[in-house]
Amino acid sequence: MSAGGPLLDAADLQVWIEGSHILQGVSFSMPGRGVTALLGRNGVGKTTTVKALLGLVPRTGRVDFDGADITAHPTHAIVARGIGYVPEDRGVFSALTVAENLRIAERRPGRHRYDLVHELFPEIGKRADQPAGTLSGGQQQMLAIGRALLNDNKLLIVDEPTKGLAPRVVREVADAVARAAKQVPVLLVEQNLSLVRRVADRTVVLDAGRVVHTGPALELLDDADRVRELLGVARTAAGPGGTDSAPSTSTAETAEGRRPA
Ligand SMILES: Nc1ncnc2c1ncn2[C@@H]1O[C@H](COP(=O)(O)OP(=O)(O)OP(=O)(O)O)[C@@H](O)[C@H]1O
Repeated sequence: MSAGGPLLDAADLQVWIEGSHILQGVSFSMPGRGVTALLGRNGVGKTTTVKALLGLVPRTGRVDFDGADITAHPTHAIVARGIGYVPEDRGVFSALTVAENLRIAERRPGRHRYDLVHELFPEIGKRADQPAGTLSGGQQQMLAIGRALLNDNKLLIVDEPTKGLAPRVVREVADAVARAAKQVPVLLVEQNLSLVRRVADRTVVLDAGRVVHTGPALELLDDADRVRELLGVARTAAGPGGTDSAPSTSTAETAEGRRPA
């Protein structure tokens, strides 16, 4: 990273898909520590932003990572600079064992941090010989995050890790993200505001393919009116044991508030 500069800087990212202008000039930066949460209602362009950063979709604009302009680099060269990506569907190979899923992710040359993965996620070590398809959703998510930590990455990008998971499992995944974030900065796409509240330091909010808000996570989450305006959620801090139901097109906050430090 350039001294004092951001780890990641996206400037004026524009993406067209099938004639639709999906990203309309997304600009934001994130520092080289902590969790930056990329938020927004369904369909506003969060996953497309991640894909644009990684060069997975054609885009215009500019992406700088770790002090270098990576805009023109192919995806394999971008991730080789030190980005671990956990896609929305986790990308776990069901028919392979846990150990094989890790082995296949080894990027060479480089250190492979099995010690770290097993320390953070002991369950993954215990289940090394189990087919990944037989893991629970939460365990698969840990495997996916562990796999991204295996290589000596400078940034993890984790796309909606709690999608489709039960509330109890969401807590496990929140723990996993928090553990990972102690090792490496995380760009987290997430709809579950309880998880965001618990792990995120900063937020970047998208709406209709543009960044409409950036700032400290709690500053946004504690402002119910702003949350409603930007994310379409009625409540921002549910009581213990409760669940907020939000419209399917909005960002939902579930029962858990930020844990005491
Ligand atoms: N391959 C594609 N073909 C057509 N439209 C697409 C494609 N990928 C994305 N889109 C459209 O682009 C818009 C943004 O999608 P994107 O997945 O980036 O949103 P998102 O904010 O991540 O949504 P979600 O929270 O539902 O995952 C949506 O309207 C989506 O339908």
